[in-house]
Amino acid sequence: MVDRPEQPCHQRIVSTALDPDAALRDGGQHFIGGNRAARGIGHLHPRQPGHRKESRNSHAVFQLFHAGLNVSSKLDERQIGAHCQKLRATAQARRAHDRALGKLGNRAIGQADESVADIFARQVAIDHQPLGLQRRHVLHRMDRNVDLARQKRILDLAGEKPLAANLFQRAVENAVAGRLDDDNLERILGQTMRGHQPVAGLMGLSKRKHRATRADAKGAGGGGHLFHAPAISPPRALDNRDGLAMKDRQGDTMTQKTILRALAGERLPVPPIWMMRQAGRYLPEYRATRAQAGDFLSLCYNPELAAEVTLQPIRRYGFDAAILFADILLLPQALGADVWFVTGEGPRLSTITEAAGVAALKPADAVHEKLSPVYETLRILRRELPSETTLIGFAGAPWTVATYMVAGRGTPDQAPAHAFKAADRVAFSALIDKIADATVEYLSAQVEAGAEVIKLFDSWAGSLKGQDFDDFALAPAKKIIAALKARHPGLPIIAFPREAGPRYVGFAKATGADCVALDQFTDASWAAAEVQKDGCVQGNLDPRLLIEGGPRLVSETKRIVETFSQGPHIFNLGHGITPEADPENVHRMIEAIRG
Ligand SMILES: O=C(O)CCc1c2[nH]c(c1CC(=O)O)Cc1[nH]c(c(CC(=O)O)c1CCC(=O)O)Cc1[nH]c(c(CC(=O)O)c1CCC(=O)O)Cc1[nH]c(c(CCC(=O)O)c1CC(=O)O)C2
Repeated sequence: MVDRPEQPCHQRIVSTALDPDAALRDGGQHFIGGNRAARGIGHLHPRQPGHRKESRNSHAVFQLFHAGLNVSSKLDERQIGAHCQKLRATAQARRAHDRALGKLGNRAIGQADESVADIFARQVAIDHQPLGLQRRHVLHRMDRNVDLARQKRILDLAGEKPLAANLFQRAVENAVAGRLDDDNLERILGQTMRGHQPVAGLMGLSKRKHRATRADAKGAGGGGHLFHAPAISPPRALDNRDGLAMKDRQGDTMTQKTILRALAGERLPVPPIWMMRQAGRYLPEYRATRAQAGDFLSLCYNPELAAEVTLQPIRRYGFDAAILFADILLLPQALGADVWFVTGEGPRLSTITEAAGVAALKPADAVHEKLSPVYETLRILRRELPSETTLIGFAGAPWTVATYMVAGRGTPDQAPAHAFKAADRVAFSALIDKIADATVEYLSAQVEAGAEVIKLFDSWAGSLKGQDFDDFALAPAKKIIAALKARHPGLPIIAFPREAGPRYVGFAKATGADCVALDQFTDASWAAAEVQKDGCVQGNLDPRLLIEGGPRLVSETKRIVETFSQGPHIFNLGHGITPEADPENVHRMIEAIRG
């Protein structure tokens, strides 16, 4: 049997929530040189045995599906029947999901060993308790422990067959997480289950209940049922979302993804919502996961945990888009720079101040070696995200990335980069070109891994004036966008030339971007007239209002929605949400938008 680790888990979570920065205190500086990070990743992501044998396994799925019905039905009667009545309707929907998955899993193991079924019984019993934020995290961890034990036991018992069960279970999880209705679910699973019993009845979920599952997940503030199965790619036939996205891009299917509709120029009655830095330090669940990872860069390079933190704000708030959890400073590291973070101070990098430093950087297409865990994060997210949630990939724009590579840190006025530019414009241009080429490689691979939209962050564009703005903000953005759209026709791209002021006008047209993100210093009425006339705009709410809260948060939110209501608009902040923001204020902001 498996030990129940509630107590230690609970203690760990509570202490992390109370002391958000504990994780970074021990050690202070976290130097992640190339090899060290790579070793960590290797350790965290063992390959699954037999992962190439999916087709053989699909036959085993059929056999497993028929087996062990007795165990699962007994469990349902014994563990679920007495409790179900007391639960909220939304919680019931979630349990239906769990129950169905439990059945499938039990079928995989029931005949082989009933003691493993007891693990399921405990899992079901655990699930039938009131939900709450802290408890949900604890349960999530317990689920994972139980699942790990279950998976190991299953592997011991039946070799490769359980892998098939796992694949099938993941397919069902995906479908439920995607809140497809029963018809869709049946269609997807029918591809694997042809000739076998209908799945919709087994799942027992109506459209309404799928929606309720979401409400429950939101209320629970976390938890979810992710990563129960190891990170194995599902058979392509089971993943309908790729097909959907392809159709979206080609424009021949009406998409349910509101972000994609807004980016295509549609004016929506309620703007879709997401927030820059929506996965981050203001959320207790983020701080807990970062503590688990050890430090920030280890979190970025751990696909399972990076996907987990990306999903946290989706569960908590039901945003319309998820943005990949990563950082703009991963690219310099992939190009050969040393990058580390100093607690309380921010990023540090080795510096480049002359032509020789530029020449020493790795070739653009060498970046994949270091960045492949980021692509894996996207693949996980594409499987796990609800079907209506758009997945956004991102990178820093060349000028912004260069400011860090030259100065070796964040700077208030980007003076070192300006000095390099003034001293040797040719060498500085070569640096910008190198970053631009590498960015195309990086973002293109992100799209191939599942990103549906790309955002280019030029956070320090505002410090470029005149010809410098043309050469180092506008031209590189245009080059990157053209290259990406050539490789991925129809790919929507959001450009963020932060604090560009009057240079926001015409920026989308000149670069080929589908949307420009507006900082909080841009006047909304002016932008509605001068910028939104060219297409979708995003952003503008001052992130400080999410610290302040109160009536001004509500009135400013409504004012922005109203001001941009005559054209395509995605609601967002003017810059990233800050660590001091109150998570409750995010709910208030969303309520002010959605009503
Ligand atoms: O200029 C500086 O001093 C360095 C700023 C800094 C960067 N990464 C960083 C830090 C330290 C910190 O935020 O405290 C380090 C960094 N990056 C990130 C986090 C998480 C958080 O903010 O709490 C953090 C803090 C790390 C931690 O201690 O846990 C994650 C990040 N960076 C970024 C993004 C993309 C986004 O904004 O949505 C995202 C992912 C957000 C998500 O998945 O929800 C992008 C990023 N990173 C960075 C920049 C440059 C501009 C800026 O934010 O000041 C930008 C672009 C921008 O936001 O405008 C550089």
